[in-house]
Amino acid sequence: MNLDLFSAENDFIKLDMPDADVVYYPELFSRNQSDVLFETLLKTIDWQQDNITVFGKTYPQPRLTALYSNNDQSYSYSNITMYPKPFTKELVLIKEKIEPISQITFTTCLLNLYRNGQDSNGWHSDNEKELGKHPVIGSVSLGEERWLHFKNKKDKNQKHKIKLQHGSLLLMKGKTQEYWLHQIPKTKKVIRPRINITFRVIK
Ligand SMILES: O=C(O)CCC(=O)C(=O)O
Ligand SMILES: [Fe+2]
Repeated sequence: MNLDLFSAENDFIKLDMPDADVVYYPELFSRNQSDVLFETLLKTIDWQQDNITVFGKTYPQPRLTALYSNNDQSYSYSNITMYPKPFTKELVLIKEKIEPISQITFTTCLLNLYRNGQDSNGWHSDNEKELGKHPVIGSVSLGEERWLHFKNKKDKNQKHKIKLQHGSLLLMKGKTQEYWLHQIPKTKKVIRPRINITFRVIK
């Protein structure tokens, strides 16, 4: 598969958020490329469901996850430590497609599988110490569209939301993680699964 065909990386939207740098590329991958990537990742990724501990309470994470990398650095959040597997062929293709746009070389990706509308990702920022001070996070979405919400850490009335489309890239850079939280809320609608791949640098 040649991911350079039909690319639309010149079409992007910069979100109007103070103390943040968030850029959305709605059609980074064509419909057909996105369909193939979704089906392949669904089958080939080693999806797992971890228990998380938040405020002393332990429960199964409301989605499946996986960690892949070109090194052996682990990633820890919410009392979970994940150890990576080597990148698959499709993950390398996606990484090579988003790196020139992101202007960074990623080492690692965390994958999320939201099986239905009850799966979610609670308010957080990607500010783990492994990621460094102003991390660049390249977030690719495949499958069902889901809303991503942002909330300012100091002024909780400052909010933004964006619907993440099949085949899109959302780049979060600069002070975004320092000043903003993000979440993927549940929805009562009956919906199909969604895969999200967040590329990161962990050295
Ligand atoms: O599913 C998404 O779009 C967001 C995932 C996310 O925030 C994360 O994995 O840190
Ligand atoms: Fe996140």
